[in-house]
Amino acid sequence: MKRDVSDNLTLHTDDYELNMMATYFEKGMQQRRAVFEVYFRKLPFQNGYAVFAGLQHVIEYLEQLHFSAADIEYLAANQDYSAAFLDYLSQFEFHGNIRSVKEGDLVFNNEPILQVEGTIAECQLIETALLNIVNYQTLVATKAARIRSVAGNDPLLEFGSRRAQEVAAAVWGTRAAYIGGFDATSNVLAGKKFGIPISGTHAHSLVEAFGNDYDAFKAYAETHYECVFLVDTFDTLKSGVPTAIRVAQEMGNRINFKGVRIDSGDMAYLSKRVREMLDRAGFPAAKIYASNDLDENTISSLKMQGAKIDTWGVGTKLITAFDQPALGAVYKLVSVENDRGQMIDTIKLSNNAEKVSTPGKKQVWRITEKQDGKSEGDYVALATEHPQDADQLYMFHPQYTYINKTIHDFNAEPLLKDIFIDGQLVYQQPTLLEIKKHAQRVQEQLWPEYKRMLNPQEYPVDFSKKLWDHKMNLITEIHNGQEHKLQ
Ligand SMILES: Nc1ncnc2c1ncn2[C@@H]1O[C@H](COP(=O)(O)OP(=O)(O)OP(=O)(O)O)[C@@H](O)[C@H]1O
Ligand SMILES: O=P(O)(O)OC[C@H]1O[C@H](OP(=O)(O)OP(=O)(O)O)[C@H](O)[C@@H]1O
Ligand SMILES: O=C(O)c1cccnc1
Repeated sequence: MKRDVSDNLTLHTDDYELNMMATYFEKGMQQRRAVFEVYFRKLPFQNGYAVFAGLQHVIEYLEQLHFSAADIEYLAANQDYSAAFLDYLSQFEFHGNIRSVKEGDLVFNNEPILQVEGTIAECQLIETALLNIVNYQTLVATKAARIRSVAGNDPLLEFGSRRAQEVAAAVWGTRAAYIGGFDATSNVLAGKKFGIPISGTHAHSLVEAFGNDYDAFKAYAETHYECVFLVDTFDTLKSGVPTAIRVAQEMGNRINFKGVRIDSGDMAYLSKRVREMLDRAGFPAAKIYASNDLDENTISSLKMQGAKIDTWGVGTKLITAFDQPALGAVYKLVSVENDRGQMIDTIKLSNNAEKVSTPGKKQVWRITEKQDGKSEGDYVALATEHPQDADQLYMFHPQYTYINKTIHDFNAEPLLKDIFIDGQLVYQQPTLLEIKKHAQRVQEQLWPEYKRMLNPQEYPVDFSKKLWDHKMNLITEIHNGQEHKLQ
């Protein structure tokens, strides 16, 4: 029996998942095997890649999955479920298989990034939470990677908690931002929970509370060794910076005068003037921190203007994935057992070609050139195929099949790794720092054409011939009126 802890997220599911479970149960189908896959159709922020994040939370979620007595009581009072189904739920445990790409891996549209195989009932229950977690964290990790790509090696601080969509988003979003390339966070809980370095300056309220820059900076300096003074409360150049310098001089080596933070105004102009003032006063090592609605566009523009900013604090636009608040990953049934115990691959048709799902349990292979390790593209194949054993690989675009190539001398790495087998966690989780370094390393393996901020080249996500034929055959069968009868 699992612990009934307050962070039990088992009811964090859509009502319709439980309703479908009830139907499977009442029809005696709840034990049928099924395979679902998670994928998204469009890369976020018009970026050339996405950075996968969320697996750690998925693991934590699955490890606590069970219906508590209070959950069952709630469902009994609010749903039309039979006593037998409620009893089944009270005994429920996750015994399925999860395969997933690793956190920090680069992922692309229209390829499975997470796969769930188990009874149809358990697969259905976890759809909502899995999508919720992976959609958000992958989005934030990708946004962070975009910001990192323009920031060069400058320190990036995550400042978004106050603007995040609630507590869990702030905490897990911070972790995703760290994976994507941020160095530290202002969120102390995220620091404690995940071991992310924490960092903090002070707010305008401190200056307002003391009534003037001097008294505030002096009081701060008398109570802290590490000092970054916020200089824009009244007048950055006339009061804030001269006062920061005065306090730093007065305190001498009783403090480490790390620098000043600018939070408003024309930050290109101000940072240049502030740099001159700090240098002239004998503080060339003092850094200039900037914050105020920053993102990859403003940072890149400020750098182009020659702004003398050393450290960037980024909040709202990162943690809320401001310019694209949803990734749109979906969870689709690709195979299900029929009443004779055979797995039948399934497809969802649509008039919109992009929305037609791809049948069958699959594996994604990252194809890299043996010589330089650079990515050639991803190769989506049926799970039964072994492209790593082939001498050459024919790769073609699944929609525009005339775009194709045959490659030799390649390495093929399976991206979907075993995480849970029969409900048991088998994955050795890397540390967060290892995940972050992995994300950095795999980005280095990507050709710059796929990484540019504006109009990146489309990364090839190709299908194996077998998979493509399988999809086409199923579409033809359905068009000919031969939908599968599973009963
Ligand atoms: N030189 C610059 N080039 C491009 N963008 C800049 C530059 N300086 C500041 N910005 C950005 O322009 C926006 C200006 O913000 P805003 O209109 O709120 O003005 P502000 O000076 O910060 O005033 P407030 O006191 O209301 O914060 C912010 O997103 C900021 O990061
Ligand atoms: O702009 P963001 O990217 O979201 O970064 C976080 C913002 O949060 C703080 O402002 P806020 O006005 O909340 O408080 P303050 O009084 O300390 O400026 C800080 O000064 C940043 O401007
Ligand atoms: O430490 C800071 O400067 C900070 C923290 C949160 C939000 N804005 C700024």
